[in-house]
Amino acid sequence: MRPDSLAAMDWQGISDRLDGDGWALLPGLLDKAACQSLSALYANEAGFRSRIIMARHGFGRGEYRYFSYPLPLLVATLREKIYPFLVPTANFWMERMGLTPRFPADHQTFLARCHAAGQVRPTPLLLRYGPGDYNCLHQDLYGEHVFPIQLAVLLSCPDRDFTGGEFVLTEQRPRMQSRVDVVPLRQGDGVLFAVNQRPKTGTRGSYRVTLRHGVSPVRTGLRHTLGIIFHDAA
Ligand SMILES: O=C(O)CCC(=O)C(=O)O
Ligand SMILES: [Fe+2]
Repeated sequence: MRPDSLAAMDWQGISDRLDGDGWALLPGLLDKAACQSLSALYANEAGFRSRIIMARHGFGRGEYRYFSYPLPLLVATLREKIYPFLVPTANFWMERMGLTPRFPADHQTFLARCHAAGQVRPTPLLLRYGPGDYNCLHQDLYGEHVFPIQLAVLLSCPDRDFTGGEFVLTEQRPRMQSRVDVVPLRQGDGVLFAVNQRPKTGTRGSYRVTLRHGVSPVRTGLRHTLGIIFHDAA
């Protein structure tokens, strides 16, 4: 990622997609070399605070590791530099949902708020899925302080490195059945999506929908993802 490439993205278009669909693509966020070097970190013990075997917790099948602080430079940069572009949408969503939290313009100030409330553990993570592995629908809530949008970046190349393993989002509407969306990701693409609830405009004003995300079973190969959650964990 070049330092100027984030500023050059169409943030108005991205906010429009987030408002309309609850998710938005960041095409080509990372180049192939960055994807490969991040994926390669997974094999090391160093640099991570914990390793989760998903089947042990009923989360699905596969595993992930949470980074420890200090985060790798690229991960820290993505987290800090993308956050400010999301704040207007995050605050607009809170306002439209009649919720009180308002998010400060810079990520450091928001993290200080998390840390003061005991949410001190870093949440960025690497995930690894092999054949038969999947990620059950879930929400990454780790305490009272929740930034309402998160980012995932597909580090592996579909069809070359793995088959299956689609990123899916469900949207639950009040008193109605859930709707599902499959996000078409290529290697290096990011997807921004709602962590929990978001406002949706209907014929009689705004209402709240609840989102969950997950990954369908990987059929063949290995699939790696980088997850960036903007709040820290209790
Ligand atoms: O592997 C994926 O695409 C989903 C990762 C995930 O659950 C996350 O980043 O929070
Ligand atoms: Fe997740």
